[in-house]
Amino acid sequence: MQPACPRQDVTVGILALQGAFAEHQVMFQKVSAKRKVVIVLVRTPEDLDKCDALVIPGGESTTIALLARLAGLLEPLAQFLKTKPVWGTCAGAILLSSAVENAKKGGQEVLGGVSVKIARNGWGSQVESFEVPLEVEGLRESNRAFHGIFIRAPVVMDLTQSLTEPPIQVISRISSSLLPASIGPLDEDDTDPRDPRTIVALRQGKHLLTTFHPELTKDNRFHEYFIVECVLPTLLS
Ligand SMILES: NC(=O)CC[C@H](N)C(=O)O
Repeated sequence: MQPACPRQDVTVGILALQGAFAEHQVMFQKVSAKRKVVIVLVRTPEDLDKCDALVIPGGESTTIALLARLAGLLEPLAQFLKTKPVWGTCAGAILLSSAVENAKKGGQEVLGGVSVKIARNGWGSQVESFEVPLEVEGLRESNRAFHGIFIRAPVVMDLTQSLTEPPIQVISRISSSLLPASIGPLDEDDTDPRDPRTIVALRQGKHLLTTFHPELTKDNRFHEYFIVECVLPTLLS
């Protein structure tokens, strides 16, 4: 009998219905990990079947959800995230959450992979988009700030995890003193560092959620983090 051949690569899908999927693809091409990263642009359930992990990009969460429904992907996506790692960025973070505030009329479909309640456009409209340096726990060279780009970004309103779920691990908070004048401070005395609205990156088990856009920078440390910290450990477990 032939000995089992160890797998040499890891297949990461990027949901490619709308939004910044091409930018994620470019970033993954520059990641160096122990395994080769193969990218699949996911538009059908058959594409999703090939993947070990998935990224849901930024864009417009209602449009992505609608196109996913039309493509017959909503149910396969909900099944996928029960066993495989998913990273949601911005609109993708909304889709990955379990509840949404400020949803569009008619409601908002979510996949419920991460136990947070999130508010769409929680920092304001397009003109209130902003960029700030972020400290992120666990990134390579973590003492070098990561450039956080927030475009009509969602805001974490509440952590809703139950005792039976993997714990939520906050890996980055925005310092409210850095928020643009049009937005900050978060509260009158601006003192509660545990205010959930300061959370901009978190993990729950194998899943990763960022409310900003790492794929719009030239810094691929978040893409590397997803592969090394979320995808490879899940594949090897
Ligand atoms: N940059 C983004 O992904 C914006 C997200 C958008 N506000 C939404 O609700 O989907």
